[in-house]
Amino acid sequence: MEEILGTEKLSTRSAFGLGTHGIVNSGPQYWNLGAEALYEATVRQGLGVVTKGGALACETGKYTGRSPNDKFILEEPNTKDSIWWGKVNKPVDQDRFDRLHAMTAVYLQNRDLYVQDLYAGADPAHRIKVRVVSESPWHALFARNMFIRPSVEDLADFVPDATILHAPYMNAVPERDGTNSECFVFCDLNQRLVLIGGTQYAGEIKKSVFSLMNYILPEKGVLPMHCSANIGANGDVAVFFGLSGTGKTTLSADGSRTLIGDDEHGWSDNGVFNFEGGCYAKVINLSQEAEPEIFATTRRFGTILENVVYDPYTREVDLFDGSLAENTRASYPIDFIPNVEPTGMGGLPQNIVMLTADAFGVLPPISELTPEQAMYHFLSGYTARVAGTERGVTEPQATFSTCFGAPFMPRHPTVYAKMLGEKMAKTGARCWLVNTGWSGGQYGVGKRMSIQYTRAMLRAAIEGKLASIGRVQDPNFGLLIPENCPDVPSDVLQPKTTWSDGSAYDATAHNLRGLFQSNFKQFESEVSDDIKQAGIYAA
Ligand SMILES: Nc1ncnc2c1ncn2[C@@H]1O[C@H](COP(=O)(O)OP(=O)(O)O)[C@@H](O)[C@H]1O
Ligand SMILES: C=C(OP(=O)(O)O)C(=O)O
Ligand SMILES: [Mn+2]
Repeated sequence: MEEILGTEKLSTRSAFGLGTHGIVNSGPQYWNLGAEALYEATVRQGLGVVTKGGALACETGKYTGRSPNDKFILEEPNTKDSIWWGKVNKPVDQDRFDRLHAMTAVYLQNRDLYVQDLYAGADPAHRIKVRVVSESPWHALFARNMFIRPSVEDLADFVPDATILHAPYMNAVPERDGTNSECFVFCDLNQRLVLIGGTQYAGEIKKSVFSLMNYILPEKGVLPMHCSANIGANGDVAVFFGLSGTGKTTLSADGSRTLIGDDEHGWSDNGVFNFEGGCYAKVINLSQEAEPEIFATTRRFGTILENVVYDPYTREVDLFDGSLAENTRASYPIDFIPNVEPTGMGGLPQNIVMLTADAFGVLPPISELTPEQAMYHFLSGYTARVAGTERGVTEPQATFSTCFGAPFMPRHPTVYAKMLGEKMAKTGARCWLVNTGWSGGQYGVGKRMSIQYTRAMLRAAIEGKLASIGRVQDPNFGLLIPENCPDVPSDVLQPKTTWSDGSAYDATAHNLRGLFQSNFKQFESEVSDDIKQAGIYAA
């Protein structure tokens, strides 16, 4: 067996080798290489190019986003009764899992393998050691960017708690392997082994570790959250829940606050901590003016640009070109953002923000939630997508994804909701619902909320400037809308006044209210009447 080590200092290779993961007869192994060496391997293999400013541009082919239908969780005695089985968490039996594990291990033998030993969890009390074994050098760099890099000393005796076997170029055969397609994400939550194949979309790696944390932490009294988090000048912590595309990454990178993390956090009795050591920003149509911190990362050595188009001669990147994907991304170590909390930890949150991108243009841009409303909206997990990118398709589609992250939440949603309710009651955190979606009409008529106004509303809420301002109650959802807000025109605050046709607004709002009600039926037997009634309101 040939062993190729990285640079002198980073070459530390644990004694705990790949044989323990079932990979025998292995070929060259590259352990814990840094960005320079991983760039070189990527370029040498024709898997990426260096763009102007230094970022590494890579394409993912067919899969440019996650593939939820291909994800399965091992059903065995430990998980049998602790998982919320259904359309989201689908079971795979031990036999099928073991066979695909063996197939993946065989596939990986004799190939160049890039191994990264990393941490998930900034808080040493709650972290897990994660090993990512990939056949692809740029995916190894992705893992290195996204997770927390241990010190060289800590690598010496690194024995992983969790392992990802990553085979993006291996295509499964559904009839033979028991997968849904050529793509697979198989998770054994107890042995903490994840098999990923058939997709090159890098986000699967970080989100499968998130799923592991979401399974492990509730039993330790820690609430795992699909949220970003940052800290104000006087130490106050805010967390921002939200589904993909609602603004977690964008809004948490705010020059006036210190970033903790952009996507995955835990809430323990001591405070909030990041699971990751990097960010994964959507960069389609990114404006340098509205998002200067994130824009700067796209012209810099160490950043991976996924499915971003560039000029083959000048290597200038074009963030406005969506021809490879709408979901173009930049992955970078968190310290590429200027104002970052180096420990990845903060105190107990004083403000909880729930982000939604309402393409119906119905929900107010900001409103305060009572504790019962907070539970209702957390369990609902509402956002809306715009129906594809085809011309002429203008009807928004409501999406309800419980806990603002159903694809990553193995346990029953009430497990997470109950913890959130208890933690909020204990700390007295305020809760806000923020619509970063449409205003002045639904998608196709109105337009997306300006980032500048959303930031101004958040700043006012978090700094306590809305506390003494009167509220108007929304007639459909009972939301408490501030009458005015510093740096925001008052007519923006009341969604109905932004529409030219008031009766069209009423009809659209009534329709959305109905969608909330029918979605919530699944939780009615699990919650109190107060919560059940909190999301709807008949004026
Ligand atoms: N008012 C707004 N607030 C937040 N993001 C907005 C707003 N208007 C447009 N956007 C765009 O929406 C996207 C939000 O994506 P992102 O922050 O990556 O979401 P998430 O991290 O929750 O998946 C970005 O492309 C951002 O530029
Ligand atoms: C990386 C992802 O998350 P988000 O869009 O929430 O940043 C994803 O859903 O693949
Ligand atoms: Mn994000």
